[in-house]
Amino acid sequence: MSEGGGLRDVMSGWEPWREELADLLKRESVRLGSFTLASGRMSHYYVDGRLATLSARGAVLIGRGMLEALAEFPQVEAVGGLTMGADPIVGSMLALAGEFGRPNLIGFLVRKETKGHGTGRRIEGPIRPGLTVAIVDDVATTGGSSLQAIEEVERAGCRVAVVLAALDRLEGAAASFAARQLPFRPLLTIRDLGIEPLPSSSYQNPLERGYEQ
Ligand SMILES: O=P(O)(O)OC[C@H]1O[C@H](OP(=O)(O)OP(=O)(O)O)[C@H](O)[C@@H]1O
Ligand SMILES: O=C(O)c1cc(=O)[nH]c(=O)[nH]1
Repeated sequence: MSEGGGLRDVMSGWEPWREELADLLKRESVRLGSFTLASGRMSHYYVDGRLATLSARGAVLIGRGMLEALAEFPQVEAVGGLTMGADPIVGSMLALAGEFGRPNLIGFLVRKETKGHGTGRRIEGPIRPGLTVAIVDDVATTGGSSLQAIEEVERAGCRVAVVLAALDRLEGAAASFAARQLPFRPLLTIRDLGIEPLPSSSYQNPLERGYEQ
């Protein structure tokens, strides 16, 4: 199933920072080859988001883009996500938050497993029950990583208002979040990098497609 066009088609304004971020990801992060993804799928390309989120310019572009996207969600009090895609993004958002009228924004990071010593926590940071939060990630493919973070913060008594990603590969994440009535705001889609998304037939198994065995 196709998930629509590039953001250029659907967003009213194509700001210069968006162009710069697309260029940065194309230049620094895109790798061609054969890759196994977090979901177990295979892909002929990979976008190494860390090469952007861990550069000074990329941190500013993504932090700023995500804070701009958050303007639609003034109720959000905290930003966080699953380590480690979320880690540098949360840091850059917090560093820039004051410039976006959110001086009290807090961050959190969800571990893949509960820490086995010390505080024994799965979620790190000054998060508390009752907060409204945004979930962030560098790349969204199936959305499974953000869903793990969502489940943990909901278990901790928080409410998720929106999911943000620097890049949507257009392979199902939007549908996963929509199924939970969660708004999803990617800064860019894979089409904005000049790459066509993988056809769903290349990654769905026969049972998922509803075929008889
Ligand atoms: O939408 P999904 O199907 O979940 O795929 C996207 C996830 O994959 C990458 O993380 P990865 O699992 O490689 O782990 P890491 O952050 O620990 O490197 C990326 O940072 C996203 O979190
Ligand atoms: O699906 C993934 O695991 C994935 C894809 C991709 O392009 N980049 C990434 O960091 N993770």
